[in-house]
Amino acid sequence: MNALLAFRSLFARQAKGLLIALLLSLVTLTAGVALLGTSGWFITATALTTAGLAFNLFVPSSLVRGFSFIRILARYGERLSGHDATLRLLTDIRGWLFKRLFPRLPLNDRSLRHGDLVSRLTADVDALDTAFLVAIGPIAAAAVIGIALTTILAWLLPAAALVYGVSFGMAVLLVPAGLVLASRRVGTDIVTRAAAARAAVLDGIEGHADLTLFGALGRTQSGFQALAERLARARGRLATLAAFAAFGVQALAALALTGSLWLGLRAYANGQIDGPVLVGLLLAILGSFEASSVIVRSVAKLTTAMAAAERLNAIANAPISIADPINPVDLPAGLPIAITDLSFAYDGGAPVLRNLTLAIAPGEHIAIIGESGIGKSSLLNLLLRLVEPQSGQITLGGVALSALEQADIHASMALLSQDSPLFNDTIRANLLIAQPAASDEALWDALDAAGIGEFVRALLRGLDTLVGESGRTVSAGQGRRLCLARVLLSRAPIVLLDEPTTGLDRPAELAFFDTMRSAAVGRTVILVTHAAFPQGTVDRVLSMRDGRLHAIDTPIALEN
Ligand SMILES: Nc1ncnc2c1ncn2[C@@H]1O[C@H](COP(=O)(O)OP(=O)(O)OP(=O)(O)O)[C@@H](O)[C@H]1O
Repeated sequence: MNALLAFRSLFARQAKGLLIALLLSLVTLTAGVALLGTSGWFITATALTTAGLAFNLFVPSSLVRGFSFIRILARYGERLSGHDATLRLLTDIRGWLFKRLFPRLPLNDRSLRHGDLVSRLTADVDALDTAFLVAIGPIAAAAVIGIALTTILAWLLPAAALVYGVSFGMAVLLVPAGLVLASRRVGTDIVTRAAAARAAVLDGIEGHADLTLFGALGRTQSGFQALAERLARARGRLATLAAFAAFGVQALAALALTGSLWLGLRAYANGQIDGPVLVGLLLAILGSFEASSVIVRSVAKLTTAMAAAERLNAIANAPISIADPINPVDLPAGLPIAITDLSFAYDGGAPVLRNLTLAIAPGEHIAIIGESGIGKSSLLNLLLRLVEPQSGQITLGGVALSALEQADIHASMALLSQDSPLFNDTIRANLLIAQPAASDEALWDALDAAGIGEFVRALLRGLDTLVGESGRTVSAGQGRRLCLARVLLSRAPIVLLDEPTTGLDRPAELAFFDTMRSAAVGRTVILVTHAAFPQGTVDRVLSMRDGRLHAIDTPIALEN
């Protein structure tokens, strides 16, 4: 429950809508109970009238119509305001979660899968709507109805007030509380198993081609089948617990009704209550239990909402990877990079960089080469302050990265990483990410510089061609060049290129090195590559070895 309480400020923002929904659900329930009560009273009184008693038919018949009309309108209003407030609440929760998630990426929890994260951001957030709509609201409304009817009984049929009050109280408070306690574990199981099943589907879709080729599709399918069965078993357990609780509520309703009937008949025999009033009260008692059976169905979902809330809190409260300084320094003009005595290792891993020192002048183009896994990409991550060094420092324009706002650091650098993504949108939209106000002319220049202009010109819809999810409709090399065009379009004074020519054939690779020099004139370029590049491509070549950078005087060995 504490996990749900963590969202109280977001619930409070929608307090007005949720309160209106609560009031209207109260009106609906009251009208329902009053409708049954009045009908019972009315029908009995009418029957007695035919036995010779005088009875005014007009008032009860108009009350019956009035209550049913109020019930319909109030139910409609309750659904409208309840759903409206809940949808707004979900929007707020998603916005809040995204805001908290980004500074925490990459999350330290390595066991967290992509599919699981997606599950948290979608299904787990959705599960929270049940917290109010189907659990808290109905319980509150039922509690008010129970208190009101107990008070009326205490006035008209005091003998039955206790048996009704206790039975109803147990039905709306004790049974749901017991159900929550009993289903706590199964609620968690449902949420985690559903997330595992979703993650398995995503993994299966992503790796479908490889799984088919390696003949592993059958094993994957049976793995998924096993996950689905475990999920179904957990859901079955919850349904069984909910059925027991529903049985408990029905038994309490029967107890309240028979007890009140027995005590009511004794009061009637003693002339302490009118027959029509007694029948009306008995039907009202029956009607009030309608509220409690809704609660059991809803509370069964509350445990999944609680488990979902815990999973959301786990990512929302994960430690921030790298925090901005409290009093950041403004980014100076002209951005020389100075790296001094930098040492770095990933959590508990072997040292990757050891006392690395490097100075890069503004506008200088350097290339860093070295064996796979030696630490080249890690150095770029340190420059972007995506990870922190254990010792030593990096300054940008003479200011330590830790004294700058991350947004400023990132605005001053454009990165083409090994896994730069293409988004499921048009080529234009993918490029405009780098410079939202760029003209078509600038887009074409960037595409030409990246050696992909001709290909895009030949497309039927040109810049408005959709590239599909992860650039599915273009080849790996074309996708890479589109990402490169995006980097070239950015106005960042420092350009970081991590294996920019992956996926390009040799002529395209050479053309790229040729255009890079002119396209990035005036900007600092740090090129990380395994590819052989012609002499004159960069001003300096450095080789990474033993965690340090070593100057290479003549990069002739690289020429093909
Ligand atoms: N997120 C990470 N967590 C732990 N270790 C990592 C992580 N990323 C990289 N490493 C390790 O750090 C070392 C340096 O990796 P890095 O990616 O910087 O090498 P690289 O020189 O860029 O390699 P390549 O040329 O293959 O891209 C490798 O041993 C790698 O296994």
